[in-house]
Amino acid sequence: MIENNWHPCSHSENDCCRLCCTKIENFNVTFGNTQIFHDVNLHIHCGELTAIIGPNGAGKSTLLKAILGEVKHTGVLNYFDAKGVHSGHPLIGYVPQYLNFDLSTPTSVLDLFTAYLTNIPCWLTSSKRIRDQVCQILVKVKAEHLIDRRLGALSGGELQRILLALSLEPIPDLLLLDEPVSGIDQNGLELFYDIVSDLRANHDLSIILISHDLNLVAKYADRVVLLNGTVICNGSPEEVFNDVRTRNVFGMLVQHTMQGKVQPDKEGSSC
Ligand SMILES: Nc1ncnc2c1ncn2[C@@H]1O[C@H](COP(=O)(O)OP(=O)(O)OP(=O)(O)O)[C@@H](O)[C@H]1O
Repeated sequence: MIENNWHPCSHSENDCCRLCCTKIENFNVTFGNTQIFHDVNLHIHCGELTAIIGPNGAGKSTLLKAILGEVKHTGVLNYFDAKGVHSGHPLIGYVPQYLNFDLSTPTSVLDLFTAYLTNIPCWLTSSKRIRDQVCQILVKVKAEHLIDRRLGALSGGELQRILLALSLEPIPDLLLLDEPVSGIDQNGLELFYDIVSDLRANHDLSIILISHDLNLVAKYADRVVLLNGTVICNGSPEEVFNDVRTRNVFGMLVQHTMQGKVQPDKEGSSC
């Protein structure tokens, strides 16, 4: 169990770092005089889904933006490839929490991908080759039936899957997913988690997912990080949800989440 510091890849028998990994070292973000988070150290393993949980305003989205380099921060992001040779910065895919666009835009899903994949203005082309290519991409996120849908007519869950598909072209080393706080129904959420889970199994990429649904985190995540101004605790879902500090933040929610799995309170025992 790790307390706001990481352990190096040990390559032991039980090491869950399979081919490559990403290390976030001493990340700090301050806006004006306000420190958003400090001393964040995380070791993200490939082939694993790491869920970040925490209360509103804990700094979760800001951490993803810092990893992306979108907000000013201190600290270092290191990516290590399969051979353990330092290979610099990872290729990052990102699905944001919100996307602001004109809901009345006539732009379709196919237009969006055509603009992304080619240099040809999307209103000039209706190539079967591109359509087939986009269809194949959309199959990965169970959204091939949405190819001609206007972006503004997509539901929250559908838009999230389209953005996920975009973030997978090409398959990144590190996938950052910032789950919307609202606007996606339970079925949509479960479908999204199923797809992300398959990605983890079929591609050797590391996934960091900000989640507000503790039940889905308990079901799908390999590791959980409780963030609240810094890493409060970090470990398996059971370890983190059994920690009294997680219960202090989420209260009864955690008890419902881990019903049947929760052990008696052990302060600081697991995180
Ligand atoms: N550009 C900014 N300038 C100043 N303060 C900011 C900026 N962006 C975020 N903040 C503040 O940083 C804090 C952390 O915000 P952040 O969005 O990272 O939280 P979060 O944990 O993702 O919250 P939520 O669960 O509500 O999405 C908040 O208090 C927010 O108001």
